[in-house]
Amino acid sequence: MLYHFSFPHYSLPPRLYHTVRRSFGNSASMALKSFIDVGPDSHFPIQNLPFGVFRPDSGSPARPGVAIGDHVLDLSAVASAGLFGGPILAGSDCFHQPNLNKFLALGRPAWREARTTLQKMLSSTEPVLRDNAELKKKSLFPMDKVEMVLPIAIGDYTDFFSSMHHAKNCGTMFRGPQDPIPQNWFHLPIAYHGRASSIVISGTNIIRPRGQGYPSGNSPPYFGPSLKLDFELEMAAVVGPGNELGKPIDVNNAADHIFGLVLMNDWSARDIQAWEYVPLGPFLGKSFGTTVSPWIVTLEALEAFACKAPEQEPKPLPYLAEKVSKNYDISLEVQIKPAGQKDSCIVTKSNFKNLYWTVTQQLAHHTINGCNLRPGDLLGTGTISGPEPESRGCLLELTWNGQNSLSLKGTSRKFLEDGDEVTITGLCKGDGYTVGFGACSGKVVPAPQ
Ligand SMILES: O=C(O)/C=C/C(=O)CC(=O)CC(=O)O
Ligand SMILES: [Ca+2]
Ligand SMILES: [Mg+2]
Repeated sequence: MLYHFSFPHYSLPPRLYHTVRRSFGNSASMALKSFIDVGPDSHFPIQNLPFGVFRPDSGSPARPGVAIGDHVLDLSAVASAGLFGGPILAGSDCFHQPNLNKFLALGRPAWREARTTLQKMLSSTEPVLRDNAELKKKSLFPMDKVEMVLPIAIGDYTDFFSSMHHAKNCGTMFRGPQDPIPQNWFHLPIAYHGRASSIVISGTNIIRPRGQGYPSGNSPPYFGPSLKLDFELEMAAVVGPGNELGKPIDVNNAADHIFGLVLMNDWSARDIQAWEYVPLGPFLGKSFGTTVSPWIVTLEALEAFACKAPEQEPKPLPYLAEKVSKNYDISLEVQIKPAGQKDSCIVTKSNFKNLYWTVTQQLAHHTINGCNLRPGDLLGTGTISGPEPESRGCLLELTWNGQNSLSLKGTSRKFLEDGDEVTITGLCKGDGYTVGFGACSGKVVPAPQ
């Protein structure tokens, strides 16, 4: 563990608070155990407690929850029972909302208070929920029975381009092998403004987009279903309080504006993209669907997996120079289940720590011109490719723009076919426990006729 957040000094509120700082103080610890059974490989031990939004059944209203083992704890139910007794959350209606935006706006002191209260409430030694059969019945739901929905109302979505390996591979293919990485790339985290309206929750089908591709010879441009549909292995930061228009966020305070991370698939139609995006950047080649995982893993839960970000050369300008430059050691994997097959194949393995620009630099850069970020905004990291051929984060790179085929148990792919299902997973291995993100999946369905 390289870094620690300092623990805030609360005045001690009722019940769940009195022993909290001593026994449940800082970050993940192996000794912490829940009264709820958590399997050894579960992504959701008490050290994680990611936040999401769910419906217990399709007729009921959406409400915030946290994942614990194979269960979801209903935060609206435990809030109604008066179990959030801390100074910020007692009496707050932030968990009686259909999304997490109100909670996100409260900022890090509230997030820490919620985590501390929940770790205590769910611990094996705490009777308040453990021994209350009626409240348990009202507040704990088997995860496989609930419907997860988008946890945030996303006002704006931006996607960065922060893996050097991805930038180099794409640059080589799209712009040629001379200087594949543009000069500006080493001075600022490049991004494009994405489309928030088409962000969907894991499990949603992705309709193959139709659009224009490069003309061949003297013919008009190709028009029809994309012939080069791709996935992009990404993560995304969920913005907390944000900033007022005209007031940039200092890079050294940027972490206080990031609630946590999700997995993200920035589905991309390479043929549409290549033809449309000069000189203004991605548009319809990206905006037909972007999938996110349902559980937001907080920076507090990730703190035990913080690691040093890569050295940056040339040195960034002062507004991007961080006192502590942090990445997280998150193992990432993409599997494809080809249409009509039973089994999935792993097609790439990468790691969040492959990012050159940190999420805090991305956030600070986003606001440096005065642009305001708002609670629930989403900042994609960009495709997370590593240095090895097996760690490339999209089919464009893995098949070198369709020049090679990727073999998948009994079949092969250059790009995605209708019926293919792509699943991204991510996890951090702790000492005796795992902090995971669950899955980010989507199946490709045919373009409209
Ligand atoms: O290098 C290019 O021209 C294009 C790259 C991308 O499509 C990647 C993009 O969406 C940003 C990223 O995911 O890193
Ligand atoms: Ca992308
Ligand atoms: Mg997309």
